[in-house]
Amino acid sequence: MEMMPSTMAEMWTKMGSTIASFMFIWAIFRQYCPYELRRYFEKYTHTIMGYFSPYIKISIHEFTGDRLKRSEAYAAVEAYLSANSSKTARRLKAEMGKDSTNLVLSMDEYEKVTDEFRGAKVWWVASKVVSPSRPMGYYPEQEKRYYRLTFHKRYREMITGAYLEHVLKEGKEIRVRNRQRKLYTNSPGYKWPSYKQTMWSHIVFEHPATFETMAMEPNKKKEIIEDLVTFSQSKEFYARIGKAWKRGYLLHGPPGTGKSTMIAAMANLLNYDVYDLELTAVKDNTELRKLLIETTSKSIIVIEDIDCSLDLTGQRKKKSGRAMGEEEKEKMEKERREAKEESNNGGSSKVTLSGLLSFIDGLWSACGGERLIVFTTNYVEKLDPALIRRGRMDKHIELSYCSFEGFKVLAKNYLKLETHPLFDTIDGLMKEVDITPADVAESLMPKSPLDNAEKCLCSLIQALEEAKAEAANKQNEDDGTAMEDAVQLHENSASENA
Ligand SMILES: Nc1ncnc2c1ncn2[C@@H]1O[C@H](COP(=O)(O)OP(=O)(O)OP(=O)(O)O)[C@@H](O)[C@H]1O
Ligand SMILES: [Mg+2]
Repeated sequence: MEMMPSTMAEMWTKMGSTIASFMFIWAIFRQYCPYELRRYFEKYTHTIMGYFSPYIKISIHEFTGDRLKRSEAYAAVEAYLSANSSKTARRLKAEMGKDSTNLVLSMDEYEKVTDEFRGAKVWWVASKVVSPSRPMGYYPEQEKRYYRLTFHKRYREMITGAYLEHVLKEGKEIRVRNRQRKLYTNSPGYKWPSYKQTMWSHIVFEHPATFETMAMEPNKKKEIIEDLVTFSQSKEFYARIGKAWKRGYLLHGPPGTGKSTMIAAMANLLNYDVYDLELTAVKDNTELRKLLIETTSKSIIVIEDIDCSLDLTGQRKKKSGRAMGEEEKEKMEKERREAKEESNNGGSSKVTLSGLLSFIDGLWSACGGERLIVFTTNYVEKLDPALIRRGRMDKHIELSYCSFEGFKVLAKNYLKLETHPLFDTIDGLMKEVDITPADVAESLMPKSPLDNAEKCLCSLIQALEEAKAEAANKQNEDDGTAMEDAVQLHENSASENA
């Protein structure tokens, strides 16, 4: 029997008002129902629906467990979906891509996209759970983001096996391709709030240094490059011998000889991120462990001026030039001792050498992934032998004063000169006096738009001659002091004899 139009209209109105009332009640429930009760209700709704639904759901959360580390699976899915969803998703979010030249589109929150794999259709949703703020409003709401994959149960085996493997593999490859490398720091003085998900702050890493532009012996340079490249290609080797895929470098040498520049060149060569770990800003070993666990694979962890940091006094020792006098050295040594005592007596920083060593040895073995750890120091002789023994620091690299070969690299970079009549004079002077690559670079830098290459070379010659005169003066002074001491000694022994 056909339904009367008025009856049908009535039915539609009834249905509409029922749905509206239900939605209204649901909205009120969500708004005013306590969070725990709501979660409880949702849990059972999902369980009941699970019995009837032919679909399977898999969630991939951004942070798992104790929220120490961002899930690599989440990051890979994010990359995979960014690459595959931007053509189909309706709501996208845009972020600056690699080298800040393009925008990378990815699916926005609560957006749903479909994907197909060997004839099976799957759905992905980007979602989040918001946990309520804690009492007294100390901590803001925490958002836990996740991706949910939905598919029909008849594809269970294929999706949980081959499809997820395909997503992770492709996602990881995309991440490596699109990687915008970062320079991370644990800034001193910055108190990270406990709700913040990471203790590192970062900027885009755009240091231009390369091994090509570095002034050093060509053979040494080649050896270091080969060592680094071999390391980065040795995943299977490290797995086979049962060692963590990590390598320690100790860069030592006077200030201005290119230690920090070499770290940037290493990062550029291998395409790694850089974590600049400021030990003096780390409160204790627990915080150190958290920081190190958070570091990602394909990264260089740098601890600069380890001799200063490891006193862990909370303040760095002042940097000194190569002409530092004995008196100054002694003063510094005294300050160091005092600060160390203070720190032993309950000073603010409680990071210990043994803590650091145990992390280096043990931690990365558990973390996996390729990591370099680089220590730098101006005073290698002052380091605790336990810290630099082979195995911990696999390679010791000495960066020293500029050689003539090094100067030629700088002349080519700075002045585009391969040869010049003044080169011989410079070669002669460089054999007589020590000059750091930083000082050579400074002299070769044009100081005004009118400065030509010859002017810059003359400025370097002048700097070398000044350094030579200074060294000669110092030598005379030292000879004079030695003579005075000898005379004094002689007089003393003469008076004793008398
Ligand atoms: N070997 C080098 N090749 C090319 N440039 C160099 C080299 N050494 C130093 N420089 C130049 O000198 C500047 C200072 O060098 P860098 O900061 O790398 O020295 P450092 O050894 O880290 O010194 P410090 O011990 O004071 O930290 C750099 O910006 C770079 O331009
Ligand atoms: Mg440095």
